[in-house]
Amino acid sequence: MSAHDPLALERSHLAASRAALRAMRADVEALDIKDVAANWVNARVLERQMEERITALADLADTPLFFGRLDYETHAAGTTFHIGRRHVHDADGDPMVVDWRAPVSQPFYRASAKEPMDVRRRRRFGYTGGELTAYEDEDLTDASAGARSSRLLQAEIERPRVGPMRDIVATIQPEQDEIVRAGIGGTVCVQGAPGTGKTAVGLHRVAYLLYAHRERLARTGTLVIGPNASFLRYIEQVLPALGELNVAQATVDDLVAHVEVRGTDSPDAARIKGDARMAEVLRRAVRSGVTMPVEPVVVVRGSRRWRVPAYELEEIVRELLARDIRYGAAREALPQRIAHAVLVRMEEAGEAPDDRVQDAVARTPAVKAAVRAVWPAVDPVKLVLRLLSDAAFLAEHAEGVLSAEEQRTILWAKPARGPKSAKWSAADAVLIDEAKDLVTRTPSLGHVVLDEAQDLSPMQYRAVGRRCATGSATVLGDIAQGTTPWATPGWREALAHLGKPDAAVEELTQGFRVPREVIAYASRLLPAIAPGLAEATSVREAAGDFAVRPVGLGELDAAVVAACRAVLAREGSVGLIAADARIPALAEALAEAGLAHLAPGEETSAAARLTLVPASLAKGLEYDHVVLDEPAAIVAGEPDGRTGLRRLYVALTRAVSGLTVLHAEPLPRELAQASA
Ligand SMILES: Nc1ncnc2c1ncn2[C@@H]1O[C@H](COP(=O)(O)OP(=O)(O)OP(=O)(O)O)[C@@H](O)[C@H]1O
Repeated sequence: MSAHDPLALERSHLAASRAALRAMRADVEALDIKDVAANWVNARVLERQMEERITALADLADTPLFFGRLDYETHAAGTTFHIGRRHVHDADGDPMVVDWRAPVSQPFYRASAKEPMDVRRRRRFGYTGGELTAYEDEDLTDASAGARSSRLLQAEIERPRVGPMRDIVATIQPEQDEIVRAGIGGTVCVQGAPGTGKTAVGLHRVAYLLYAHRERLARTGTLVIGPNASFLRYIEQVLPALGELNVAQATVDDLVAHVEVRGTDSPDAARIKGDARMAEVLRRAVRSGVTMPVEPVVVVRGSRRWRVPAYELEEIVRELLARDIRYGAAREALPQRIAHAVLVRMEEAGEAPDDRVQDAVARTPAVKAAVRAVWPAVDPVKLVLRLLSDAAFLAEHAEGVLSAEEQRTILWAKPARGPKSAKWSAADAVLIDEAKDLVTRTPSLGHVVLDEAQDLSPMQYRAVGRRCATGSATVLGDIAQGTTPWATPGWREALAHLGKPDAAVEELTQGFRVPREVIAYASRLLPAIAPGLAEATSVREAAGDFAVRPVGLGELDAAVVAACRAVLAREGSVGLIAADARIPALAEALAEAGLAHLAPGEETSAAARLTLVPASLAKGLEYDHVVLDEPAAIVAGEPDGRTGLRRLYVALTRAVSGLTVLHAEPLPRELAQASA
């Protein structure tokens, strides 16, 4: 190859960039912190920061250091920038690779011949196992040229899946990039059909925000909320691969884990407990202990007695009740207010008390006793326990808010003896979280990404909303995939519960996962499960491998095992999705056939590629080939028909390249026939 061969030049730039990255890492490793860290605590903090920096500077063998290049027209006199996952500079500090999140990288995702953004040429690179093997150029100077589809882009989208979710930095699409780079100030809500990249976009958005607002978010924190632990395991490597190691992940249940959850609610009870009206019931209940003082407070200091009459105490209490502060904060303020009233009297009597006197008065037994009597401490757990156990107490605070029938539905059949023995449900834990927040304000993070948001109850939205009250959120979801009895009917309503009513709602419709034929098949369910939602398109060009096979009664397990074996002969991950109730039988059938299988979220590898997925855990996951067991059983596994069909829709849309549906029972009517 000649020295002017572009591929050879790019390879040598790659080698030089790698060397530069090694040098950057060596520099950090060589730093001696003993001289700069003033004390032990500082030294520990610094050490951790350095370890993280060293990890972030690792050159990962299988992730290319750069995946693109921009040749600018006029910017810095036609400069060329290589775009990669992290910034790399040479010994003089000049950039060898610029971070994909930097402003100069943005045209890589957005520029077009119509709007070249000062870019002359966009180059994409193709890699094979860490080796730079191909490149593809796009000339953006000719506005009349139509947009060409990129072979490398297509290859990246259609690459077989193994292992956990990957980042998409090399191929973020323009409409996705707009969401990724939206300002930190506003909350963005994304409605998107299965596989349109909502999760990917949410994770890249966190990475982008951390780059653009590093200090602010390091102080306030970021959090990604997902539907369950296996989903969180599936996505947990995306941000570290992008160099971001400090983003917390949790489920909503994790956020509100104030009690041990051992009970379940009937769908009706759960729906009422998740209803936003419960917030009003709780607010009343928390404040119900406040009683108007009937006795004066008499404080004895030295030889003198100071008396604050009941009517004046009442004024103080009323004023605190009217203020928009937490119950606990008001309770803490009350002794000082009473002490202040005492001080005013001292001053009137010619004394000159200072702040210390006020503090001392606030701590006198008389003041403390008055506070206990008029503004008692509230234990949120005990309060919720009482609401759910004590019909009269609930009735008192739910009056005009919940009907008598609704009150009966949420009351425990057997009142709990105490917080430890109570069979708390997930919805109860959310009520406790609300009550806690009424007493003491929940701290807010800087940014929260909420995935699969359609499944949250209004009370859960409120719980998440508290955690980003002074920050912003990215809300991701698909109304058609809502499978809880309280699934959100619309984003405006959900955003209002979240406390972000003005958030922008965007829609993604380009599907990157599901083959055309498969998405068309699954979309037959849309009129029944989410009328009005548009069917997703599919950007995948490779024809999917799709079959629906009826089998004889009693032959289903064997047919399913055979189908798994057949698809395992090919490349990529395999997911066997079935109704939760079918899982034990299928696990046994697989074991008998000598087919090892994993649980969802467990990492697939070249050796272990088959995952047995209960339909209730399929959300958000994807497999190259999906074998779908008995659709009718998946529908029947849910408390109502619509939820059943939505669960089926989720299961049908997990396939990247192939779907085999096997059924012994008739298919659900909505699926059996194409809608008009
Ligand atoms: N721009 C892109 N380039 C390449 N792959 C992409 C792109 N956008 C999304 N993908 C891939 O498409 C698949 C689906 O993405 P993702 O899981 O984020 O979709 P989703 O909208 O969250 O789906 P669901 O509604 O099923 O949860 C993933 O494998 C993701 O990596």
